Amino acid sequence: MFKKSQIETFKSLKTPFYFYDMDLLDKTIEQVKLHGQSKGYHIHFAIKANYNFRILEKMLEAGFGIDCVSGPEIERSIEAGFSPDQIAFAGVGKTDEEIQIGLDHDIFSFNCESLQELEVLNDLASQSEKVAKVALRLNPNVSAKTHKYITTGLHENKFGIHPDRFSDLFELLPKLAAIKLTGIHFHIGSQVTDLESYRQLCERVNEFQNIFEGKGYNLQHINLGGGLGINYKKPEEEAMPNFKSFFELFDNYLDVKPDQEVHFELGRSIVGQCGSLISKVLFIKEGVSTHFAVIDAGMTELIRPALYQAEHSINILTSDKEPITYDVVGPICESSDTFRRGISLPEVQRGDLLAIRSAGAYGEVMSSGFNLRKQVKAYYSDELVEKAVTD
Ligand SMILES: Cc1ncc(COP(=O)(O)O)c(C=O)c1O
Ligand SMILES: N[C@@H](CCCC[NH3+])C(=O)O
Repeated sequence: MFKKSQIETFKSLKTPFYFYDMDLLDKTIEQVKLHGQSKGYHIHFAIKANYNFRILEKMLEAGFGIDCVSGPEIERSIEAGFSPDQIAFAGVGKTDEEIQIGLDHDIFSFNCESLQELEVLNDLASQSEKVAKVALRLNPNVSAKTHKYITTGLHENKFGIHPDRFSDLFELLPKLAAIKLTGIHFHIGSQVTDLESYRQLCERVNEFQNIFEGKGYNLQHINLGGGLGINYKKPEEEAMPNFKSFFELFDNYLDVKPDQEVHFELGRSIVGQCGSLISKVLFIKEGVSTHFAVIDAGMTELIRPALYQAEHSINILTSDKEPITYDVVGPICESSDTFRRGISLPEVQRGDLLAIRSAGAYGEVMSSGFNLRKQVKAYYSDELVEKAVTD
């Protein structure tokens, strides 16, 4: 994954920092185009996964749209060059100001999550003398079989409109003159690795479509959200998810009406594997039953292990000594600031560099200033001046 010349350059950079492999990103995007876009599917990049302009530039070049969950994400997408008619805006808690940003830009779709939100959107749209295009986010009660914190499609989750509300919904919709229903939207969760969940989703979407058709609504689009997972355990062996089988599943099981568009909102599956967090060993500390490798990156730079017990693969970049067992921990004053426990790694010493892999999605963007930590820098493989290697 890392060239010797890149590692030489890393030695001269202040750690920790994020590093993005732009070749891998290009190759991943090519796969999405080959297996998804070529079937006529519309792809939106979920900007929440990574909002760096260099990353967004690649999505724009690929012809992808954007999926946003806040007003600032809409503004950033527009700043990055996306056209408002490529922007979908989801979220259970859109503020009036954020809705107004979407209205001012005439975005592709407000993905509305409740009846009350529809009423507020209708009021704001009519005050602005606009008609808002709406996709209703529906709750399909399908398990994504993922961590409970990133499961979004079950009835117990806060997301989407529950089918129990459909009769009220069908009464309300005709009264909302400033709203045009253009689609239905779903998102069952993130880091989904069992495609069976998507097959179940297709079944539910087909049922919901029939209900809407029965009420006289011809939906211009269906948005199936994102969620496709990546291989955190073995990023070298599976540098890209299997987009072919992902898109083929929808091809096989989703009923698409004539002229209907199908949209996806992919985040992690596109950018997850191309990013690494590069960090330096500060201290080796002998614990009662373990060796602690204390590194200079912490949960402030990558919160996923602390928040979701996520295990990211770690590569030691500057040692090929015999492996020993470590707990790899950060400097933050929280015991959850632990990247890996009981992991076998080549023996390291103060100053050795390591890469925490698969950190391109929900890594840098979830950084925090806890302990007054500073935001770290990002470097991109195609901009990095690689040092000559003298061996
Ligand atoms: C509505 C919506 N769409 C798309 C995504 C992107 O998900 P992922 O990065 O798992 O593809 C998310 C995040 O889970 C989301 O909430
Ligand atoms: N932040 C989560 C994903 C949540 C996706 C947004 N709904 C993660 O790091 O895995």
